[in-house]
Amino acid sequence: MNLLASRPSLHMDGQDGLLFEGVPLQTIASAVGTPCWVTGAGTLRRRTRNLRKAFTERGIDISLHYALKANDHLATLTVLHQEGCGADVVSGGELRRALAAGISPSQIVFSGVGKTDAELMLALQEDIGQINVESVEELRRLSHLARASSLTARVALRVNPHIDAETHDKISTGRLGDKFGIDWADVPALYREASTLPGIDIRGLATHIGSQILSPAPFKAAYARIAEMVVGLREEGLSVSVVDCGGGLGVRYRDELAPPPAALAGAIAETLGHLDLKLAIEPGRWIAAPAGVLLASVIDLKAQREGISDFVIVDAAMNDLARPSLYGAWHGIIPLAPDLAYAETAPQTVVGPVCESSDVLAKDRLLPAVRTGDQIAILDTGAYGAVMSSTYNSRPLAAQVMIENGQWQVVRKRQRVEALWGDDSIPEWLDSE
Ligand SMILES: Cc1ncc(COP(=O)(O)O)c(C=O)c1O
Ligand SMILES: N[C@@H](CCCC[NH3+])C(=O)O
Repeated sequence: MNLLASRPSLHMDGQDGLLFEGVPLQTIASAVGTPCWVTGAGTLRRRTRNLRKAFTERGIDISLHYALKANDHLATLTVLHQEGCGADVVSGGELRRALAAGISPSQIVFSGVGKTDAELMLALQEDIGQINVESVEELRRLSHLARASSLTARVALRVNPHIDAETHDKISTGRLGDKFGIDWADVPALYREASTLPGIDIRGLATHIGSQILSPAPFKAAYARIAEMVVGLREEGLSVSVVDCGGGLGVRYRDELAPPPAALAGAIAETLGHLDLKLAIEPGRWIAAPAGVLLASVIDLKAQREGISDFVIVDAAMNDLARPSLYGAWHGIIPLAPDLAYAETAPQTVVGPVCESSDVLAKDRLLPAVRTGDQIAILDTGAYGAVMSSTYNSRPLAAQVMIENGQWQVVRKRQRVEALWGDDSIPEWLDSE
């Protein structure tokens, strides 16, 4: 499989090895050490522009609210803010981050199950663009908080349309039984209630049916349901001016036939395009995944009996990149040295040093015969990569680097190991001195 063919940001140079946006990754790995996340600002920009273009070409004016959860580094947010993106946030922390990156409150949408009173108050006080309410209780609580502080919340109701996004079970969000959104059958009654509640300025509807969606069909089905609801509510005389179509557009990690942004734009145009609405999407993965790689070094090799893949033990692990162990996700792996350095390939299993048998980054993968000390890139880790890291096994968070136009800079230092216990304290009664 030629991993480089469909990845315009990556090239193999006969001398410098693997290049990301023209920068030799060996240079970064050697200077910064591994594990190390690298984000390509050029890729973030190119993808954001391509996404927007797909909608403009369809004559649709779309607001892009980048889903911070995919990659919330301030440098990434700064690039996307420069590209005109607003933000979709799911916690008070993400809301503060978006503001810290200079994103205007009016361009921020707050989604998410289980917003606390403190988080709703923050959203009210910052006067953010929209709160996507996910339950009856949340709506009433928000009204109460808004009225008590003489503020008004611009609200959309997040609809659970009972549509199967046909993606991994753990990242589906729009089926009956998923915790997200309001059961679509209950939405009209709640919309009516919302239009009478003090402190609530009900604007419209939102939906998000899941992530890594690989077919336009579930998008179309969900948006058709929303469109029907918009028409029904308007027939009752209620005002519906906004539909937030959520995120979820999938990418090619291995050999998936991921739909192009034009397919998403088409699904939206067909179902909602004629309804005179302010339309928005909340893309995360599609923008960020191919804009990041995780660099790691081979610590050790462990040969296995005939018929079992040998182990390649690297210094990145499931605590850095959780996706393979959490979802069985597949990420491409390429050694950083020029191709010429390797004569053979063999099936190998790439694992990290964490004390869990699930700490497998790639199983039975046909890879060049790497040696101890060789460096590798784990591809398409720009979304749901660094953000999902933990410090399990007292492993400090990895360094992060951003590159653009041939320049590169460390944007987060490798965490100091002492910082891991820096906030611990020992109860007085144990402190014998
Ligand atoms: C409400 C909401 N919007 C947007 C996203 C971003 O999804 P994706 O990264 O698949 O585009 C998510 C995550 O699944 C989400 O929960
Ligand atoms: N963390 C998931 C995506 C979840 C999206 C949030 N609802 C992944 O890595 O694929």
